[in-house]
Amino acid sequence: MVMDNSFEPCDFVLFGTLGDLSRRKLLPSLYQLEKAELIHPDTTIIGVARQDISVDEYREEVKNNIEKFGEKSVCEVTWERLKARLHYLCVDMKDAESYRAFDECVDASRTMVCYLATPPPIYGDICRGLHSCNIIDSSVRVVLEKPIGHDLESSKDINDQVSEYFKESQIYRIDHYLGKETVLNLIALRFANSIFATNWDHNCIDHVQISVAESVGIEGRWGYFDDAGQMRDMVQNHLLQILSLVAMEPPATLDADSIRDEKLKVLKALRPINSSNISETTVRGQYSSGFVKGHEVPGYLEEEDANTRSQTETFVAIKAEIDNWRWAGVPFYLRTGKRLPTKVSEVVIYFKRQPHNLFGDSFQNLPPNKLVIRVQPDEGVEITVMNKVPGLTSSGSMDLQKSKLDLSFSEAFSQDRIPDAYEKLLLEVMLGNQALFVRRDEVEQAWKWVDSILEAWKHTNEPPEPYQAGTWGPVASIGLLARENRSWYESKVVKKK
Ligand SMILES: NC(=O)C1=CN([C@@H]2O[C@H](COP(=O)(O)OP(=O)(O)OC[C@H]3O[C@@H](n4cnc5c(N)ncnc54)[C@H](OP(=O)(O)O)[C@@H]3O)[C@@H](O)[C@H]2O)C=CC1
Ligand SMILES: O=C1O[C@H](COP(=O)(O)O)[C@@H](O)[C@H](O)[C@H]1O
Repeated sequence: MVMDNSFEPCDFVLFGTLGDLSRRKLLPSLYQLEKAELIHPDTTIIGVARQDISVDEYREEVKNNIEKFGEKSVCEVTWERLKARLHYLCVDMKDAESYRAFDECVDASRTMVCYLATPPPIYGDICRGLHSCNIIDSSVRVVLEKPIGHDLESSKDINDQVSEYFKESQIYRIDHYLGKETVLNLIALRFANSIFATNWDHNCIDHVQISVAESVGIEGRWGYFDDAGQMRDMVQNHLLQILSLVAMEPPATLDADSIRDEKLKVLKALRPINSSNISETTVRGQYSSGFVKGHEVPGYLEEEDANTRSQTETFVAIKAEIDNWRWAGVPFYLRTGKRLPTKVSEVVIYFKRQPHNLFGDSFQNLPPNKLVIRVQPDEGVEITVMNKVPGLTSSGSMDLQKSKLDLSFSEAFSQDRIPDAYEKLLLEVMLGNQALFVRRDEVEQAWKWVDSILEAWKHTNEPPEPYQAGTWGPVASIGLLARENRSWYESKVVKKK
């Protein structure tokens, strides 16, 4: 038993429990937490959705989903414990009357966690519904899924509706990248190692690359994706959160607001991108048909339900600059796209070259050191360093070779599996720790920066550049770095999906 004294029982209410996110991620994550005995024995889980099904049918659904998307052979002891916690309520979330159903299954004396795995436009309805039957008090927590809005204005609108009923200290905005072990490790790596803490600025770092490549297309989510595009789907949230953690100043403590204050300062210092600099700082692309991992795949405009004239971007590359003391003159290159050759997310820190070369003409171009943080897959950290090749030479000169200090999490730590991001985040919300959740001002600052880019793209009136599925994006994205004598880090193409 790994239970902590601060871990109290709660009523965990999963709105949208029969939806895609719940099925694929949230229910299998709850199962894993159950297996690790990280859910308080007295906690209940209440699934809420529109379908009129019995609690037994719901339990059956949950088990099927765990087997399909989580663990193929479910541990029966774990399942029996989880099953006993599961309840189901059929609620039309837009109808305040139907919230009366909660009266019977929620214990007002306990903490209630409301996870809104529903379309964001109904967040306000849910809050109003809960309020109408007097469920909300200061102990209730509400978890909001992304995207919070489509732009700054709609994001403010959603946040305003939720904050009519909940204080900021009760609101947990999910960015699941903040639950990934390797993203969390950025904080440990930077602030628990003096070698990095003292070399983390424009004096030592030449530039930073953040790549989040996906091999999947839009996976039947045309309606959502075509309205969003890769900029809103991935950059506004995941990439800017990673960038903030890489670039932030040391927080005073690890409490939620200390970390979030520092991340916000980074977002505020991002140099605006608008019509005056859009063409030299951004590239956007859209995939055409091609081959990914040996399989033929359709182009974006040939996907199911596609609008064949869509100009939505499925690839984005950006040269971002942070106008502050630490990062002056250090570009942060961001790149993300669908239907790239492999699924891989990496942060690569390129250190500056040596000021002087001791090793003669044959080593004129001593490569700079690189720190590669492998966010996923093959989670780990590697540093490239130059070494002397052991051995004797007749000239007495030194032979140098580039090698890697490679820390692979799966080899270094004796854990049989790395927890999924949602497991970590569900646990944190049950514990009441907001550090890994995004504060309203961060979301809005990120929208401000992103909106300006989207607006500038609209004005250029140019379509996204095509790239063949299975390649690393439009040729122009190579040019974005090449014109500054740099190139993208070459990720390994991993065979499994
Ligand atoms: N799916 C994913 O991979 C990701 C999703 N998200 C976010 O998570 C949230 C949920 O997404 P997803 O699971 O894909 O969406 P789905 O549409 O698959 O599921 C939404 C759920 O909400 C229910 N619902 C919608 N309207 C009502 C209503 N008026 N009353 C009762 N139930 C209602 C649906 O019920 P019914 O089945 O009856 O329609 C369904 O159970 C969204 O905010 C999305 O942006 C974020 C990241 C990734
Ligand atoms: O939020 C989202 O993230 C996924 C990628 O997440 P990952 O954990 O698999 O890297 C992305 O495919 C999806 O479009 C987006 O909404």
